[in-house]
Amino acid sequence: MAKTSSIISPKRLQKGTLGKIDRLLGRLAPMMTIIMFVSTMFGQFLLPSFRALIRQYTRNLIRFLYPYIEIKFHEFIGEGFNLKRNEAFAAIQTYLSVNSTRRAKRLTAEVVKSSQDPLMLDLDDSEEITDEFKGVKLWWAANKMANNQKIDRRFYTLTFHKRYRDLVTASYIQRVMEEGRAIATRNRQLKLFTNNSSSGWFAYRMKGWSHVVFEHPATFETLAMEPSKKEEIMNDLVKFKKGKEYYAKIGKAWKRGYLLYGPPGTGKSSMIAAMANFLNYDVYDLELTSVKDNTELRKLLIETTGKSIIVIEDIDCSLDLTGQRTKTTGKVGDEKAKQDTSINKKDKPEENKSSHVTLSGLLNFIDGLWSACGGERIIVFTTNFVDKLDPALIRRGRMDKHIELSYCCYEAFKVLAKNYLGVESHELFPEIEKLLGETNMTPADVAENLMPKSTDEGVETCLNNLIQAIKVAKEEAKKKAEKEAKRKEEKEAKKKAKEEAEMKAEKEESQLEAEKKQEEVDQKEMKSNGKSAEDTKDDGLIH
Ligand SMILES: Nc1ncnc2c1ncn2[C@@H]1O[C@H](COP(=O)(O)OP(=O)(O)OP(=O)(O)O)[C@@H](O)[C@H]1O
Ligand SMILES: [Mg+2]
Repeated sequence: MAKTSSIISPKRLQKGTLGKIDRLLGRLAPMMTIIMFVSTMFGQFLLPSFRALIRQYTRNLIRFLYPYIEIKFHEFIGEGFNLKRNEAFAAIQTYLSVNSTRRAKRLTAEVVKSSQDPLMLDLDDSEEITDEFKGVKLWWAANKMANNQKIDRRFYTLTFHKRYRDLVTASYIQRVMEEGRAIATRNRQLKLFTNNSSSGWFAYRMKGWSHVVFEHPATFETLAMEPSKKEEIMNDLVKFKKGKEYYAKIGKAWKRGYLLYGPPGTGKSSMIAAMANFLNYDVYDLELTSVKDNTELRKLLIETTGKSIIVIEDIDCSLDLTGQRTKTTGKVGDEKAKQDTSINKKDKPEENKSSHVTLSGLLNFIDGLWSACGGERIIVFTTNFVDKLDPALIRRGRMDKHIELSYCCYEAFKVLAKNYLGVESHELFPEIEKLLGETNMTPADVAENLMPKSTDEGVETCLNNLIQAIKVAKEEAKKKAEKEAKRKEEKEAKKKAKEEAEMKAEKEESQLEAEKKQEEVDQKEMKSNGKSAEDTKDDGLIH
């Protein structure tokens, strides 16, 4: 880190004095301008060769007396519609706000809602501070100039001795940029983007993403799950975040897909929030039912930025995925079949009419374009019914890591007890451990029961509340299982009775058939017997 010269050692004091002399010389700059002006004015009365000589000497004198280089960093670059904020200016501003403002006397302050540095200090106009890098002194000054449109444009001026040109341009500026960006990343406010801001006319006008500040308090520390599983996920995320070079080396887009599945209330959404806070990434909550078609989906994707998590919650409800891919044979015509399958969110029937996002569109979203538009993105799907999803959608490479969030185990309960009640052990814990081993209860339900409902409720009351709730849940589960078993039994019995009745009917029918056949045979026989008797009679008559 480049240090500011806040502690002045004797050696540095000497350097400081030199700096003052340097700066004094800096003040001579306007005088140099006057010398230049005078020499130009009177030069015209001199011989041309003499005039050139004087000019040369003047320049050398100026260079000798003012051996400094100045670099300006403007806040905005470009003009008109192409006007944009200079990234370098922003990085310098952040760097100076943290590293050098301790020495400045005139500052401006801005409140930034962030966990690390809520107050952002900046140099006031015309204020100067010194910085030091590898023993070299540099000066930063904040200035502003009014342009034609009467808009103040700010800029920073970096001044240093020409002797250090290479050091400053090759190392110092790069250092300032990197440090400024790193501080900005650490301090930045996370944003939650959504493509479903509102409905009606406003929504029509507001196509694309809109955002609010993301302030979800969930962290991996507060997330209730097995510690080993939690650690595995955190390690995976860290590896991804630091994997820029690795992904480049293996020729893979810098992205990773996570599938979170499990019953409602087991912490899927909480885990996404914890991931965002852990990685310091923005969240893009993609509501597929609000996306008109694949083209709009692609557009939304291109608008996402790096260092972000793109989330599609309840993917099984967002897209009708049941069996469409498995029906296809890979022929060209099948593509049309895929295209025809439009989204089908159960609870938003009116939106389905205008939404034509298809599975193939979604797959392209994950593989194709997605890979080509910058890195450091995580995509997360959540579902309550993993079996409903098309295998193509969740195969490795698309959804690299499948994470099951399940019912509350004892380890998860301990995290919740610590979060909600501040206790790490209690005499009631063994009973809770036993009960949780026998019953399925979601972390959401456990959390709800652990939460004190009034100021009078202490740890023991809350734990007893939970014990009661688990017992009730256990009883209900038992009743439900019995009911289910009875229903199954009845169904089996009905099925058996039906089968027996069918068999009986079949038997009766075949018996009837046989009897009928026998009757026919008998009748035929009788007929033939009757006919032969008559023939005999006739024969007798003839004779
Ligand atoms: N594993 C968990 N750790 C900590 N808190 C949890 C956990 N699971 C659930 N909770 C609590 O329950 C609430 C609901 O959890 P969450 O919204 O994360 O569940 P979900 O799995 O996303 O449910 P759904 O499938 O209905 O979307 C959270 O606000 C949180 O307080
Ligand atoms: Mg959820």
